[in-house]
Amino acid sequence: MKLTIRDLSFYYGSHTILDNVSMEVPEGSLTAVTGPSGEGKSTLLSIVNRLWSADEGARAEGSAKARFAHGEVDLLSPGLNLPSLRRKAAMVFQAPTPLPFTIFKNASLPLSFAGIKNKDEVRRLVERALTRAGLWEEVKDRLHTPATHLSGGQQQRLALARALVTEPEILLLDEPTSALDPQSRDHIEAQLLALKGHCTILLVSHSEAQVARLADRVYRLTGGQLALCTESRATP
Ligand SMILES: Nc1ncnc2c1ncn2[C@@H]1O[C@H](COP(=O)(O)OP(=O)(O)OP(=O)(O)O)[C@@H](O)[C@H]1O
Repeated sequence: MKLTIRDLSFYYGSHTILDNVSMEVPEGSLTAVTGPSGEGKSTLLSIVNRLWSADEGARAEGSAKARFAHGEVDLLSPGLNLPSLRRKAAMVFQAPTPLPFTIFKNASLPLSFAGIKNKDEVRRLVERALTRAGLWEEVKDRLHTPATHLSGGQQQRLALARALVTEPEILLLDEPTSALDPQSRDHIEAQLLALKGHCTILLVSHSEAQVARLADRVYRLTGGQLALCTESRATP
């Protein structure tokens, strides 16, 4: 398993968000978490890249482990190297958020944070990420124009490229198509299906139809409880 969560409880102050939940995410799968609004789906994603650590009053108990290429990581360990974790478990949020820079700089920023400065290497990794996000052909001749000039669907694929540029082992997707028109959504979904196997994908989605189209394994989160609903296809 790429991710193994066991008997995990999560609290914001005295408010219990996750109540003793367990989950297994197979390597190379696309595993979806669905359920009503406000039940803790984003919180569950934040366990994996430790985004919750920044929130005052947030507390986790139990066990959450990821098996990366270099070995197993305890995702709740206080001493975890967060920049390193976030390169291996990268996140795409609901609304595309290009920074006020060029397309190239938006896609390459995580590389400069990771200390990768060799120009040829940066260019190669950016091209690969934009290709995997299904955006390369549309932007290759205007890489040095502002990212804010891209359409919403292109901006979301750029956000996907930015997450992919450090070649993460786990991709965390929080409602990545909910702000998009059907055509842009279809475009992203096609890229996600192509990405399976290259990395393990954990997708939060409200859309039962989307989950049915994409997921190998589906969990439903409600009332703080997480239930395995389906393993719709042969899990890799
Ligand atoms: N930083 C925080 N401090 C306190 N409470 C929070 C914080 N972040 C989220 N919550 C609360 O935790 C609960 C779960 O939120 P979360 O965003 O994980 O739900 P969700 O299922 O992803 O919702 P949605 O589908 O609407 O995005 C909500 O009641 C929310 O108000």
